[in-house]
Amino acid sequence: CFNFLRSNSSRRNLPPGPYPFPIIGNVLQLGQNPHQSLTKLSKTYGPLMSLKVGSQNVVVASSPEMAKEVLLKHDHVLSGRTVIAAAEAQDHNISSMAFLPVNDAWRKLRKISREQMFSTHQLDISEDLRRAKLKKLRDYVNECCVSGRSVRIEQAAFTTTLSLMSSTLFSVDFGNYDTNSTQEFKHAIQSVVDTVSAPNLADFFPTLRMIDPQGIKKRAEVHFEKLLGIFENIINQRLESRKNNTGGPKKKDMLEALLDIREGSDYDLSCNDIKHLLFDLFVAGSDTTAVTTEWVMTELLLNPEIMSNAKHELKIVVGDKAEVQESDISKLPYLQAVVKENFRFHPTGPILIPHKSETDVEINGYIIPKHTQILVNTWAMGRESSLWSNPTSFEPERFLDKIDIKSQDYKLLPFGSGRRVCPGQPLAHRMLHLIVATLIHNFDWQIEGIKGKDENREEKFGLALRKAVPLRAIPIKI
Ligand code: HEM
Repeated sequence: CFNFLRSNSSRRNLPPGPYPFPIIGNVLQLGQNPHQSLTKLSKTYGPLMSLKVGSQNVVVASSPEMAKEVLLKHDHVLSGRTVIAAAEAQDHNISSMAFLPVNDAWRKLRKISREQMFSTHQLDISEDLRRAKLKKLRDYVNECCVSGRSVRIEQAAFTTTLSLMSSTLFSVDFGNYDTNSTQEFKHAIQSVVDTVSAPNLADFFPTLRMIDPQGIKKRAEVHFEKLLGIFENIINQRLESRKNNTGGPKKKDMLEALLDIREGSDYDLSCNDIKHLLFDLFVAGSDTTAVTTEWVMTELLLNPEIMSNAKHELKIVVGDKAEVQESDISKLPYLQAVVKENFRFHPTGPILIPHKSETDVEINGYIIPKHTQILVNTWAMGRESSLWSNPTSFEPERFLDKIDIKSQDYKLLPFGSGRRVCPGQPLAHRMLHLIVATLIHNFDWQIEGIKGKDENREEKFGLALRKAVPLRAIPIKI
């Protein structure tokens, strides 16, 4: 009957959705895992559904057809971003690729990252910077074998990702497994990720923005300042060594490319832009890659036959060498299928990063008003039985024929699509496959603690979708 109350005239022909309570709207229906609650609601209200979270209009697309409407047909007006309160710390939103609206400043950053940072050419020339870092991961797991310690996979993957990213971006290794030397950086990134992920009432009740009732903005100021300060030091040191020619041969990393651009005449790129860009890349890239690695390893450990197939493929392609190279990845279709199946089943960004409508838009006869938050529920799509056979079963084989992740049918969108598609995808692709391949090619693994599939698949919603219970596994040297 609540649905009946929601007449078209009172709600300006919005897509259907649950009745919003005064002031709080549908907040109570979202629960701890909003992607799951939204999936259930979409079974009642359909693939284009509207809700109210506090005073914020929210529209959710939950089918490939609706995702295509949002990310292709109306992408030009649905690619805005709502700036959360935390993102205003240190004026980050003014320079941030992730929070800028689609404007010239955002286009410049996207173009630079596409052409100068994540192009195949740039990634190929920085491959050497990443190679040695995988050896450190092998050494660390070896030590755990010797001492009989289990490995907390997400932590090891996070450290490795930081190490790979910091080497690729500015030739500094910020990933050490046991020492304290890089803890400051790790801690700074983790604190920013946690602050940005924390649900903030002030984001849904604008009147609370000034009050900051949970103190999230205040904490964000501290953590953002710390991390931006680390990047500022790195940039200043590099500028100094470029000026005095004290840095040895020209570096092959991305900071060097960015500083070349800054000195050239093609773009207007300041050190402040570079600092905020590095910030976004680390915050968006490190946790996502680590969490995805943990899910992939979980599924491999829960499915011994799939683990055995993946190891067999590595044995054939890599042989007895310990080192898996980036050029091997294209020869590992089964491992790639495992990663894709993982993205279907455990999408790292289950509702992408929320988009915002810049004008009123009509979709399927419904009106989406200006400044509505738009979510694409990729989690719902990955588990939809009309799209996938046995959707709750982990079956990489379904991806063996179709290798392309950017499928035109919008069924699998782990990195989004359209203007806001993840710019770091080419680096993420290399890092993910390299870390998982290194872990399973060199070691056998035994899951520690809970062993059941259901418990191991429990989720915790955040900036990236984590495992509710972290995966610990005991390595055995092959
Ligand atoms: C497994 C790893 C990763 C996954 C699953 C992932 C996924 C995503 C998704 C779903 C989005 C939002 C797309 C949208 O709003 O429609 C996104 C945005 C973004 N990602 Fe990634 N990402 C990953 C790794 C990375 C890496 C390694 C980097 C950088 C080195 C990166 C940088 C970014 C940035 C800067 C944005 C915001 C772009 C914008 O708003 O214009 N990501 N990513």
